Formats: sequence, structure tokens, C-alpha cells
Amino acid sequence: MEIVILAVVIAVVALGAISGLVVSSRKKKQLPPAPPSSPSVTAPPAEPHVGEEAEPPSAEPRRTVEEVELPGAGAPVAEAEPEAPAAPAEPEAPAAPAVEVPEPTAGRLVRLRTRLSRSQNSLGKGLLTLLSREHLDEDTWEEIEDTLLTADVGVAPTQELVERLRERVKVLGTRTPEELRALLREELLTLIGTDADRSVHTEPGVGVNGEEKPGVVMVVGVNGTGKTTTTGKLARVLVADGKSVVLGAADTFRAAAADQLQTWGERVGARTVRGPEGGDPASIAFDAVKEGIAENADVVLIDTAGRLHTKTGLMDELGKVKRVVEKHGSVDEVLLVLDATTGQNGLVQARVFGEVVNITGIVLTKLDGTAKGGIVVAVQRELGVPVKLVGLGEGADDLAPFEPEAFVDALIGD
Ligand SMILES: Nc1nc2c(ncn2[C@@H]2O[C@H](COP(=O)(O)OP(=O)(O)OP(=O)(O)O)[C@@H](O)[C@H]2O)c(=O)[nH]1
Repeated sequence: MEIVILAVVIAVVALGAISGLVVSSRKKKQLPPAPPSSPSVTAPPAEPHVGEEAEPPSAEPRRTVEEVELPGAGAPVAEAEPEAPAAPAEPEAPAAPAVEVPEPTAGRLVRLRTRLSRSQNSLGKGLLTLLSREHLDEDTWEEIEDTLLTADVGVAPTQELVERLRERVKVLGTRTPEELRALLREELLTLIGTDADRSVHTEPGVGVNGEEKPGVVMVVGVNGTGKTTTTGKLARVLVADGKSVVLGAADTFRAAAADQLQTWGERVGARTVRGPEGGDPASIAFDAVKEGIAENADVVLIDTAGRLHTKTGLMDELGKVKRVVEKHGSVDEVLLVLDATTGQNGLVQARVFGEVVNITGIVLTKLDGTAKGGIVVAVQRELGVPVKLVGLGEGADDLAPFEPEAFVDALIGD
């Protein structure tokens, strides 16, 4: 009897073991969720990377962006995830894109004043030292003139300034350092101008069909001056001021430009409209404004490709981008980005760009890397258009509204 019971127990245990093995092997087979038949979805499931253009993305029709996920940043639109059939699905963290809150823009130039130290040393302090000499003879005045010219103030403004200084110093007689500083401050301010409208116009307007249209800003300039960076920084400035922004990546020449812009946008929650590499910039710009109107955005910022002012074909293309955008309504601001370190060269660029698209404001970038702060004066004279923003570094919040008083104070020191 016992033998029979033992035999039964062994049989039961053996059966159990066999069925257990089968189940676990089935489970193992289920584990890798075999990618189901979704052939054309290009987005890789977990961590796609920007710029992975290795294989052509299956000739998709041109789509407005937002699906390209960036390293380290979640995609702004969460539903774009293709995954579906995975079995017991763990509660996936929604990977909220950490949208940054940029610093307010008020007083930025004051905060960034030390970045102007190179200009400060050669222009402001240089002038003060020379003016403080006991005898202001011809040689000293020549040195003053040279200092201004070296700082790229330009010939005509330099002569004007020297003349006025000579006159006022004569009237002043003996000079204390405070008097000299005040005098120089006043004259530099006169040269730069304090009553120009330096605000970037982004007010909404009325579109061609009577609908509300976002403020439209185009950013133009030659290669490498900092257009994309400036567009990104400007988006932050606007977001900091409480505006919603759509970015148009109309720089289709430089492969990384759209990715770069999109990264800037994602950091502050701004959508980027982009097209295929080498695509038609005018149609991307057009789509960006269309998107801006559709989503009721406050401002659309359009980054354009860098182009040499000497290439007429490219300059014509820029004119076309603007005209096409204007089919929606007015372009409210055309910002010319000039690299302050290129000095007088920038003036020629300014002139030609001004002829093709009506420049309404100048952004002087890389002022942190040059002793030639005087270019502010020269370029305004050349174009008759005010400097509205200055770039003082590569940091995200290193773009400052241009304030003449703060600028001059930074140049000559307190
Ligand atoms: N130091 C400094 N660097 C800047 C400033 N603005 C832009 N840059 C740098 O200049 C370089 C070029 O900037 P981009 O924005 O890529 O220039 P871009 O005009 O869009 O270039 P293209 O599309 O090739 O014409 C980048 O390394 C920026 O970080 C600034 O104010 N100061």
C-alpha cells in the first residue's frame, strides 16, 4: 500500500515539474515583445537621438516637427510614442519635459556688464585716462581719436565726438575725474542715441483673412554670426515675458540648425516647425506662421540660413522668404544679427541685407569677445536702425535688451 501511495506522489510531482517547465519557457518566449508589424514608424521605441539621419526616414511627407526627441529632453507631445503591444506594461513614468523658466530680462545688461570688460578697458577707460592728462595737446587728441577708431566707432562719429569733447573740455577748464566721466558719458550717449525705439516688436496683428496673427520676427544675417543661438535665446526672453512662441526652422542649409533650434525651443516649451533638410525655407517659414495662427501663439520666430551678402541668389531667396511669410500678414520685425568681432565688415553686410529685407533692428552678438564695443555706434549710423539686443556670451540667458545708459556705464565704469 505504501508503495502505491509513494508511486502516486512521485507521479504527481513529476507531472507538476513538467508543466512548470513548459509555462516558464512560454513566459520566456513572451518576454522580448517582438516588434509587431509597424513597418513605417520611424521613431525608435525608447531613446531616439537627434541627428540620426542614417537611413532616410522612409520618404515621409513633409511634416511639421515635434516628433524628434532630443537627448536628455522628453518629447513635448507625449502621445507620439509608437509602442503598443507590450504585455504587462509597467506604469510608465510620463517623462515630463522639464520646461525651464528663463530669467526675467529686466536689467540683464547691468548684470552682464562685466562681459564687456574688454571693450571697457580699451574704449571707456582708455578715453578717460587720456582725457585726464594735464595737458590735452594735439597728440593726446589724436590718441583719443585712435582709441575710438580702434574700438570701431567709425570715422564720422569719431570726428564728431572728438570735436564735441574738445569744445566742452575747453569750456570746462580744470577737470575733475567726475566731471570728465560725466562729460564722456553724456557724449557717448548722444552718439548712441537714447530715444530710439529699441523694443522688439512682437505684438499680435491682424492676418490677411481678418484672423488674429501672432507677432512675426525674422532673424537674418551671414553665416556663423549667431542667428540660431539668438533665435533660441530670444524665444527664452519672450517666454520669460509670458508669451507663447512658435519657432520656424527655415535654416535648411546647415544640417544641425533645425535640431539646434528645436532643442532651444523644447527647453522652454516652444514648438518648432521644420521641414526636410535642403527644403524650401520660404515654405517652412510660411508653415511656421500658419502654425502660429492655428495655435494662437503670441509670437513666431523664424530662423533663416546664414548667407553671404555677396551671393545675390541667396539674398534673393531671403527676400522671397519674407514675401511668402507676408502672405499671412505683416512681418513685424526683421532682426539682422551681426558678429561684433567682425568689425567694419559687419557694416557692409548690414547695408546689403538692409537693401533686400527691411531691417528693423540689429542684434550685436559676441560683444563679450571683443574690445570693439564702438561698433554699436557705427552700425546704427550705417543702417539708421537701432541695436535692440546684444549677445554677451554663449549661455542661454546671455542675450540682453540693449540699454544705452547701462551700456555706456559699463564702458566707462562707475
Ligand atoms: N561668445 C559668444 N558666442 C556666441 C554669441 N552668440 C552666438 N555665439 C556662438 O556663435 C556660434 C555660432 O552661432 P549659431 O547660432 O550657430 O550661428 P548661425 O548664425 O545660426 O550659423 P549659420 O546657421 O551657420 O549661419 C555658436 O558657437 C554660438 O554659441 C555671443 O553673444 N557670445
